[in-house]
Amino acid sequence: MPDPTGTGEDENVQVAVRVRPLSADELTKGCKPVVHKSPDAPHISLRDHHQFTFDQVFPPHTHQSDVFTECVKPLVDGVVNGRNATVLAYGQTGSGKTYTMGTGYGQGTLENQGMLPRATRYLFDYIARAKNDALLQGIPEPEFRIEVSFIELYNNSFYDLFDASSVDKKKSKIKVVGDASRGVTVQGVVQFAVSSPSEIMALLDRGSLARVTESTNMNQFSSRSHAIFSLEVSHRRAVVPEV
Ligand SMILES: Nc1ncnc2c1ncn2[C@@H]1O[C@H](COP(=O)(O)OP(=O)(O)OP(=O)(O)O)[C@@H](O)[C@H]1O
Repeated sequence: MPDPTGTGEDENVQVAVRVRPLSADELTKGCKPVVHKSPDAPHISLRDHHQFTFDQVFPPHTHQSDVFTECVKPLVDGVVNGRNATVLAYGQTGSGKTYTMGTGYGQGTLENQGMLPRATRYLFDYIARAKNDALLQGIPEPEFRIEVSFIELYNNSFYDLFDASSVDKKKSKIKVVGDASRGVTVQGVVQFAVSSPSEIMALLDRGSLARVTESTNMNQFSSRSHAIFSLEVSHRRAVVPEV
């Protein structure tokens, strides 16, 4: 994410707060908002007593497109240039994680689409532009390979949401390996190569459905369950022959 404070510090970890609007049910019950954004600073105040500062604050009724442009688009720009990025949604149940991330089953309207569908569209538009630019310049097309995996962290173990037997029987085939050069990596995860945003969304639905089915068996989503959807982008730039 770019440096929003203008201090010149480009921090690796940035925290944005998004305040969701009160639901129709909450309004009917007479609930009142207790979280307010300061007009000219990334602060929120809680019941007008406590003030907290974040890198970004998005008040209720912020459009999904604005959250994407400010928080996620710069990360995708980094990914296509070889950097790693993670977008993590954290909050109590019903606070809007699924809505913001766009990781629920079924995607809703284009305007309401969350971060993941937007990131995949942006990624494939970038690839199409890069290939078109190469064509116009008469140079070989760059190659991109995108692989998708979807795992669940539950009770300190990882389960593969693309592997039904792992999810059903809660048997993990995934190993977490620490390596001095690559850091911590997970091994034994099913990965699918994809070539369009719709394939990615179909895989998201497939894994989300496995998770929903499993949570129905457990009667509810557990707060100990965290879903991690990953896109691995490998990029080989075209070798331009010397003239
Ligand atoms: N910014 C928003 N604008 C409009 N509606 C929202 C917004 N954020 C959340 N909602 C609505 O609030 C409800 C709860 O949101 P959501 O399901 O995303 O919460 P959650 O944090 O994922 O909950 P859980 O942890 O229980 O899965 C949903 O009906 C969702 O559509």
